[in-house]
Amino acid sequence: MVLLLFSIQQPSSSSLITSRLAQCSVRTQTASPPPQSLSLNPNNTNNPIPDPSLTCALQCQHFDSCSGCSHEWNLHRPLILDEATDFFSNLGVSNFTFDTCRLWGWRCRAKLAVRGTSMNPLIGLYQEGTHNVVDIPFCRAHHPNINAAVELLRQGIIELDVEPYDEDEGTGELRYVQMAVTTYNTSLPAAERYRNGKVQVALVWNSRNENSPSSEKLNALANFLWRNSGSSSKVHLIHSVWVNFQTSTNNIIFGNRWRHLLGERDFWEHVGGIDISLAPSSFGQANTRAFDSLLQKLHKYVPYGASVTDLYAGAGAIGLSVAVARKCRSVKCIEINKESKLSFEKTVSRLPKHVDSNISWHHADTSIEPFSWLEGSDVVVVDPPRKGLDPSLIDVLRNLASYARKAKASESAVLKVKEEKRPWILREREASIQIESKTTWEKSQSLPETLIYISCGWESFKEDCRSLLSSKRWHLEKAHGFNFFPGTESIEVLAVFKRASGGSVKKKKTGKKKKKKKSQKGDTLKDERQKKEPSFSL
Ligand SMILES: C[S@@+](CC[C@H](N)C(=O)[O-])C[C@H]1O[C@@H](n2cnc3c(N)ncnc32)[C@H](O)[C@@H]1O
Repeated sequence: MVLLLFSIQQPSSSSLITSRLAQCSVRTQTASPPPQSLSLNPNNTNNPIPDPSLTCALQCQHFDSCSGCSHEWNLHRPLILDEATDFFSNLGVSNFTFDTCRLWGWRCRAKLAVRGTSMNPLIGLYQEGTHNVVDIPFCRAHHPNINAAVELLRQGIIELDVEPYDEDEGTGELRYVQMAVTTYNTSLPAAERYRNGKVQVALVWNSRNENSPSSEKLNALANFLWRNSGSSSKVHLIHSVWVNFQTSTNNIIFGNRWRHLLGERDFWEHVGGIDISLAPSSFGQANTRAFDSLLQKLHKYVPYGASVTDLYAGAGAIGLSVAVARKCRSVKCIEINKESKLSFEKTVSRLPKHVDSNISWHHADTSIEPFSWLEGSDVVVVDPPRKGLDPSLIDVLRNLASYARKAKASESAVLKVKEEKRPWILREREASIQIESKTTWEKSQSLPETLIYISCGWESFKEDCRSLLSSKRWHLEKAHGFNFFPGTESIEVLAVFKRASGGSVKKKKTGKKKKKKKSQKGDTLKDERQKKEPSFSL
């Protein structure tokens, strides 16, 4: 049985197809020993322990031509791991852990270009440095059912004479396809769910809307997929079929117009202890299992009853799972992509009834007035795109106390919702979702004591981390790596920073004493809350 787990992060929509770097994160106890799963029976002398570089090899026939993976060997130990271990060790975190996660078949979400001809369609990624699409029918990173759905799509294109997109001419019908797998089917035993995942297919169609002359072919293709692998076919592979209409000549994959065509509209996955809904238009982590591991780890760093701000929140998977796991007093999610709002609302509708948090989702740009989102929070979680944190947010995090003083002194209009006049802020607030707690809370003026940074961009993370530490307002307490993107040079990092309450950060203590202090600190928040707010049931 393979015990390794990996996880990947999704590149931005415009760079995903050309990038050789997929985001990756791995988890192990320490960053060095080979995975347990590689050890064969030690009592059997005819069965030597294999070399992990071979047993953890990619063994993918597309490796030389495809840009998706950048290294073939030692998938359980991305090249960057040694550097990451040293980096954290130099900052006083000697127990950096790395979760190797699942090494093959981990990618549950893939965006693929469709090129070539209707007789010979190519469905895959660009060759490094070009816009030549490489067919990758046997991709080892894809969940096997993504490969199966791609083959079905290929048959449909050929049979129905669907014209793949021609970038030079701007002609053709099918530009891209996004395949997302849900592995959450409770009618199956848990052990069988992953391999029986169902695929949500989103076809990116080169027309403005469903009234274009090529719509007949689009419907025929959707029906072909559904007839052959929909819920009433012999092999049920397809969860649903969607279309995204896109005619722009730039590299952006999706346009703004989405339509659900066939199958179940709602797509559910189960991560971090909650059901999450993911529309094809909203951000979703590509490595579902690894993301789940990361969330389980992250929960432990959030004190019970905390107020949490989740910046770069997508559809709120992190914030909402924390709300449930840590019985949060409030969770505020901030996300720039308005398409994630519906998924957030659906996820909220399935939260356990006993959840008693103030929960909100705001369609807003984190880089604009970031302090306004942080005030009143005990914990801030940031999960930015690969480029890292917005400079304005870094600045606020480095100077939280002085921002708080300024806000108080001027009774900043930003903090007074009723008096807010700026149209862009008002628009953001209109778009927000607010679920009130049954308990009435006093407005908190607290500032975050804990910063949890989830990163898929190692280089930007290092820069942001140094910048935060050089302010002397934060110290790095823990760091974990996750193999989100095996076969690439990326890892996903979960780093926990603590804020100095007064002036600069005290020198970090080590050993047993520190441990005791930490757990006391974790309890302190809860205990203080209980004293101040006896009506809040933890
Ligand atoms: C790496 S994803 C993380 C999403 C989410 N935390 C999750 O795990 O599903 C980064 C998210 O940040 C959003 N984003 C990018 N720039 C932003 C900004 N300036 N303000 C708010 N959100 C932003 C993206 O739309 C994307 O959903």
